[in-house]
Amino acid sequence: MVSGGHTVAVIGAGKIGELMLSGLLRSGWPVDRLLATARRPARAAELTARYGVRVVDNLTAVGEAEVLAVAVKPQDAAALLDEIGPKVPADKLVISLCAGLPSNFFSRRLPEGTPVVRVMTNTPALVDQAMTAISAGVHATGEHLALAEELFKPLGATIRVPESQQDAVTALSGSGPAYFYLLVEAMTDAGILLGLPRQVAHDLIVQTAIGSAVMLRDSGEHPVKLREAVTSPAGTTISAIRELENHGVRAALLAALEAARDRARELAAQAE
Ligand SMILES: NC(=O)C1=CN([C@@H]2O[C@H](COP(=O)(O)OP(=O)(O)OC[C@H]3O[C@@H](n4cnc5c(N)ncnc54)[C@H](OP(=O)(O)O)[C@@H]3O)[C@@H](O)[C@H]2O)C=CC1
Ligand SMILES: O=C(O)[C@@H]1CCC=N1
Repeated sequence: MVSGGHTVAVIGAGKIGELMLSGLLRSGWPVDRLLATARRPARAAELTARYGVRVVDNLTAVGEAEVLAVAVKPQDAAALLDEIGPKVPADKLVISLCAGLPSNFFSRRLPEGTPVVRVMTNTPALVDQAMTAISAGVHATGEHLALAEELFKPLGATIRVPESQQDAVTALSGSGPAYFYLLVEAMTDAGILLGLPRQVAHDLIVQTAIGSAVMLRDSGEHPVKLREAVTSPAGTTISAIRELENHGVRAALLAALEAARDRARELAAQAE
């Protein structure tokens, strides 16, 4: 497969599919080498109006595109594959963005030999700051992985992981933005409890989150060391940390991520 010369179809362009379309367009991917599919005519019209992208039916996408990026909900994947599976020529690359579904869920419903790459990205793709984990699925070669990387690199960072780690990745970075947003929301409320105006509390915590994230990324320091530098003896921070530990924040995160991982497995079982 020659890099750069092919057409990518986003099958089921909802939230994540739209992030992929818009990210590729921002990176200079030609709009005439993108296709999208949608279930509702209103959604199709919206995508064309927003991006100038051609929205076609699923079988047209299968016929015209070399890369099929499947971005429907896991619950809709079996019905989609009932429709398109037998019609996908085996030289196409199928990229699944679906949480939980193993690559063999797809390969069992596609012609023998069709390469499948499993990807888990996240919503900061909207600002080119996604974390995308890419795994070789059934029949995928190094060339297919490189092509998937080329498609997701403009959206942020990419990493290759064994497919067996994808449910854990989903729990950590796929769902991860939601945990941070919840934390920001709760900390904003805490600021309000302490008497700050909502907007001031919001601005303080957003910039604190950005500063902390950039330090984590750029300082090369372990998070424990960064936290210790904030935590003065008999100071304010340790009083707060005692409360976080008393309320089991670490244990809550361990349990939360286990629950997300288990839900990914459940989605796969239910999708069958
Ligand atoms: N949201 C997130 O943060 C992340 C999501 N994912 C994964 O990405 C996938 C999509 O999630 P998300 O974008 O949030 O979901 P959405 O519901 O926003 O998008 C899915 C889209 O697929 C459309 N669709 C469903 N069936 C068909 C079909 N047969 N033909 C054409 N279009 C179809 C839906 O249409 P309709 O509008 O009619 O429902 C919808 O627009 C999921 O598998 C999810 O696990 C992965 C990482 C992060
Ligand atoms: O909540 C979900 O199922 C999807 C997958 C990862 C993020 N959102």
